[in-house]
Amino acid sequence: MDMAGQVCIEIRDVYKRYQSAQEDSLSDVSLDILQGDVFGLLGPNGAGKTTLISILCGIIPVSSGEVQFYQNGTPYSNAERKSRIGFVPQEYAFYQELTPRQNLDYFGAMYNLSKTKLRERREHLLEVLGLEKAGDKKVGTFSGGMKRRVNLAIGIIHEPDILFLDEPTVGVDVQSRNAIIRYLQQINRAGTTIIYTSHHMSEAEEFCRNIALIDHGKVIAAGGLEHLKTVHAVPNLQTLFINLTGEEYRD
Ligand SMILES: Nc1ncnc2c1ncn2[C@@H]1O[C@H](COP(=O)(O)OP(=O)(O)OP(=O)(O)O)[C@@H](O)[C@H]1O
Repeated sequence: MDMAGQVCIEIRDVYKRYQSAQEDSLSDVSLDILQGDVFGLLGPNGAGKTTLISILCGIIPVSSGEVQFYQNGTPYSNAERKSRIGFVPQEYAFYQELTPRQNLDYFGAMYNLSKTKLRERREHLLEVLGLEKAGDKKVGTFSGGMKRRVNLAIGIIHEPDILFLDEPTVGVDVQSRNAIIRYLQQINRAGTTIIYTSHHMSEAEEFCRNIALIDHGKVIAAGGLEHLKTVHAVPNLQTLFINLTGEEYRD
């Protein structure tokens, strides 16, 4: 059954202020993310993208507001939320001293996958991400692109329904970038909802159907990418981004 169009994440009036901070990192954020979507969370450095993803993944709490997850219109239980979500963080989330196979076995075991299922997923991911030849070498010796692909494999070892990726293609060459995006498109076609952040506007333009532009912790534009380009009369996402967030540095 086609579930496109059903809301799978409802974000309502979310505020976040870190303990030590003087200002809100997120302010009055409300968004609906659709099941089956590829949703881009975009914005300059320090806009609040990682903060929002961390809240959605249950890593940090909101200061106020609500987040609710749904599968085919039914709210997720807390246990489902943990087991049905995948997260590929910006930082490498693996053991450099272990091989990809050892890393995948370790992280797969945390999701209570059966031995057979884990082996099947592990070998599948090593193959589709071009890592099978390096499967028994220490990850610490890998190139940036290979490490990014290992990071991705770990985040999806349990076949999540909803996948969050924080800059999954940062610092990789064109080959690895293409491989990662192609694979994400493939699992999206198979039903995985994808929420991702990137500073790579042409990649995001090619990949995302809906986006939210965040700046200074606030949503400044949200909706269908094509619709936003038409409404703001811009030829591409990069121009939309610059028009709405300005030219000045954010450091
Ligand atoms: N642990 C923390 N304690 C205090 N302030 C924080 C913390 N983490 C982030 N911030 C602040 O919250 C704001 C949003 O940061 P966040 O990392 O979410 O932005 P981002 O959009 O992901 O940026 P980037 O594109 O650089 O990754 C920034 O002003 C940042 O300094």
